[in-house]
Amino acid sequence: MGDKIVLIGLPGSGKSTLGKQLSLNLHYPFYDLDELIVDHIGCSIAQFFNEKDELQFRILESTMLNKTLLLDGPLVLSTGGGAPCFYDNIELINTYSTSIYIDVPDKVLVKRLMNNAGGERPMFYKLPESAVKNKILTLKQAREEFYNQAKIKLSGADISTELIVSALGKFKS
Ligand SMILES: Nc1ncnc2c1ncn2[C@@H]1O[C@H](COP(=O)(O)OP(=O)(O)OP(=O)(O)O)[C@@H](O)[C@H]1O
Ligand SMILES: O=C(O)C1=C[C@@H](O)[C@@H](O)[C@H](O)C1
Ligand SMILES: [Mg+2]
Repeated sequence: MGDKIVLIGLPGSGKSTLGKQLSLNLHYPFYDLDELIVDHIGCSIAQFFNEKDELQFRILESTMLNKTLLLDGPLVLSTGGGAPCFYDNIELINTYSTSIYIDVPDKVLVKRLMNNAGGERPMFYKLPESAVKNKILTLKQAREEFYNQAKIKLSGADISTELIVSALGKFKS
């Protein structure tokens, strides 16, 4: 089965950025669930949300998550913000991997998501700061029960790859 590490957390928490760095550090292959979905559908997630609906996205997301977790060998997988919160996805993640909740303060998330000028995050596109803040708080309230099921939780504004590597070492010892 191999050593699998899955990063979960709210949009903007740094799952993709940290996941890439972690995979280089550990010499594990890297997968980003959002990128796998984009490759599969052949358009952006924003377009898919517009043309289909969220339900179709969540079904596809769960299918791609399953497939990736069943790959042979070690890997680092960065998920989309909603991935652990639908169907039995969090149970699946915890069955096949060491899950890590990247828990970043709301204020920092809002600041990062305000730089969403390219519209790569459809949920936050063109929203004023107050609406981004409300959205983050609403998502956090609804999703924390899933994120908190992660095997490791790291909280703070400056979560680094080194911190993740150290937490993994402690968890496994
Ligand atoms: N440790 C960090 N310090 C400062 N900025 C960061 C850090 N990690 C990520 N960022 C910045 O925050 C933004 C969001 O990062 P990233 O895309 O990795 O988040 P994500 O959790 O994958 O989001 P999503 O759920 O939308 O895929 C990016 O602009 C990235 O450059
Ligand atoms: O938090 C979410 O629900 C999402 C986050 C993104 O990573 C994408 O997976 C998609 O835009 C949905
Ligand atoms: Mg990401």
